[in-house]
Amino acid sequence: MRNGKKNFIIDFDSTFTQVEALDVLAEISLEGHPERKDRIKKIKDITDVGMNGELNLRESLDQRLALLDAHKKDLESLVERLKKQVSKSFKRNKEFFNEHADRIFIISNGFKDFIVPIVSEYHVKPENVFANSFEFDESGKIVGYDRDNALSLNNGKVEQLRKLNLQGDVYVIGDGYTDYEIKVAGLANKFYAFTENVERENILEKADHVTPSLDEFLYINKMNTAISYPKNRINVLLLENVHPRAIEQMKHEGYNVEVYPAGLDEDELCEKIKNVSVLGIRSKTQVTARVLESANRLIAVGAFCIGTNQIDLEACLKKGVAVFNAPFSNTRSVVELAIAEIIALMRKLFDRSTFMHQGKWDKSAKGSFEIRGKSLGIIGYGNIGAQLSVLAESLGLIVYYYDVEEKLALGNARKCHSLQELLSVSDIVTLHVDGRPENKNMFGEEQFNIMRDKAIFLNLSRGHVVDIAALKANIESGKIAGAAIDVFPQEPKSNNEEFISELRTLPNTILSPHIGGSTIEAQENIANFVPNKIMDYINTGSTSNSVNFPNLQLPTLENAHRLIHIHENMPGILARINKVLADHDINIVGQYLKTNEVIGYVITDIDKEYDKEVIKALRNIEHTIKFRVLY
Ligand SMILES: NC(=O)C1=CN([C@@H]2O[C@H](COP(=O)(O)OP(=O)(O)OC[C@H]3O[C@@H](n4cnc5c(N)ncnc54)[C@H](O)[C@@H]3O)[C@@H](O)[C@H]2O)C=CC1
Ligand SMILES: O=C(O)C(=O)COP(=O)(O)O
Repeated sequence: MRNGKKNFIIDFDSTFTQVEALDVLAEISLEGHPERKDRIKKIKDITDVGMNGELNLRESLDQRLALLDAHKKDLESLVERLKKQVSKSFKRNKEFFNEHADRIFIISNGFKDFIVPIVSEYHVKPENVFANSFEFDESGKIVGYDRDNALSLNNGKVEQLRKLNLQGDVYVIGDGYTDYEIKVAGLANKFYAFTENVERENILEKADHVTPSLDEFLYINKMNTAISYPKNRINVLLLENVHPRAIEQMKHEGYNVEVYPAGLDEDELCEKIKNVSVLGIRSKTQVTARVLESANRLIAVGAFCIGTNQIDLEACLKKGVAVFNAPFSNTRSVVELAIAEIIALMRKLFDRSTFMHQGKWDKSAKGSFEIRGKSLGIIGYGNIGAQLSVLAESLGLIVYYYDVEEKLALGNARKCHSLQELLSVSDIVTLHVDGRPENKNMFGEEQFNIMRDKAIFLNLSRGHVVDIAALKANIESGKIAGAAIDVFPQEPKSNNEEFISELRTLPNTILSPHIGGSTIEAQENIANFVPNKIMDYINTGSTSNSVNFPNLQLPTLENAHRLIHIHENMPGILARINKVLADHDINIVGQYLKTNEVIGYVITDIDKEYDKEVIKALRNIEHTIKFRVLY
């Protein structure tokens, strides 16, 4: 078989296309048929049994054709539908088909009638397609197939390949048992089980290599021209129970996704992160500089929440790791909880409910108030604070706010020039600052002292912002008439750990397990938002909305290669990049640069093939942190 040339034997159904063509044909030909549903199911079952090698092929074909009741004109619709369902990685790698057209063979137990029109668009030669042919009656009804064709028989692919007598190496790519048989017969060097569309357990075990996409096949055979790196090699680790939609999206993109329901501590994460390219976390997992030291393959971190104080953003920058979050996806959920808690605290609702559960009836108006006309002081007038301001005003509260930055007052909200001013005028004080380290214990004895007597206090921001001992003392003394705390300096890693806090059992104190953003809507919104940002970054280099990288929104890549260079922000790096390109006679079609205090981010689109030396030279530029190429 050896003469150095490579031949590629590719299966059609569920490999070249995402579907089994006869299943799709059934949906078309049985349109309006009274037994449609039943027959389609039967056809699918027969297909599956056959693909697993458990049913004689001819029998499977006969049975399916009888159920199909199909006509020549149905084939036109079938071809149209199949064109849209070519496997994604095949679409991405059209170049491979063009380059190797002489040596690509489609060998299928399906039918040339629909295979040829599909594969010809991918430069596959009609004479290189080996498959069955339908037979029609005078009215055009499909009544059978060419029974002399070996491909209508078991082991037909083997026989066909023998006849072809190919010179050189033979690689078989397919998802079914009949593809594997070629290898068993000694006619192929390697059988690659293709799992982009279906996975058949019994075939996976037998394959020389499992290839989740054509990208992987091309990559391991050093033939990739269309994509830089197979997506199945991008390991994603999603912690803290992120919404299934995120998992689904990232799997759909082709990533290798591992999921863990709880947070991980530093040691565990140091171990786990070694092979991870994308890490997804929520508010609990601490991504420290030490964790990042072990993270040699890390490209991006997704915070599936708003706060990013749990991530060492600067250490990420220095490592060239882009961080993304969901800045608005759970804003409304936090606001609604705050409103509910303000009303509940003003009416001592939780304590009253607890008494009722203990059989105590305590009907009284003592210490209960309407919220109408009371003053609400919002500390931190960002997205959450500002939205709370609007909703609270509509309920009749008088809103005051204080922020360290200049902020536009919404509605009739009144700006306070100092925290002291806000504390002295507010009946209710609520914290919505971010978790920056400087905010540690920003609220303690001194601030409680300034507050009005019998005021209400809420913290839905971060646990470390409030001095818990001071809060406890002020609730016990009665200075604070009620408190709602959603976030704590120490929170359990998972739902299986006990919650330990000095605040337990205090009167009129609502304790909630960090659920400000825990609504179905918020989690779904986050899961739709964050993966897209990460995928966009990986696919195009775009950093829009990144919390640590300079933000660059890039045009889509067309007929060019994109070089992505992340370096320490030093003068002269761009000039050095361009010198390397000029030295190699490479023409730049577009270039984008943005820097921040720590890094420079340069995207260069080039219009011609490059040799490995350029890549090496670009990587070797002093102060380079990370470099990658998109094709
Ligand atoms: N309980 C929960 O489940 C959730 C908690 N959060 C927390 O809420 C925080 C705020 O969220 P957003 O409003 O979306 O963030 P944001 O960044 O839009 O707003 C934070 C605001 O606080 C201000 N600020 C920071 N330190 C301050 C200080 N010491 N005094 C006064 N103002 C200060 C900032 O200037 C900014 O305007 C998040 O950072 C997160 O920690 C967010 C979502 C859910
Ligand atoms: O969005 C945030 O910052 C939150 O605090 C919510 O965190 P979570 O996703 O519930 O761990």
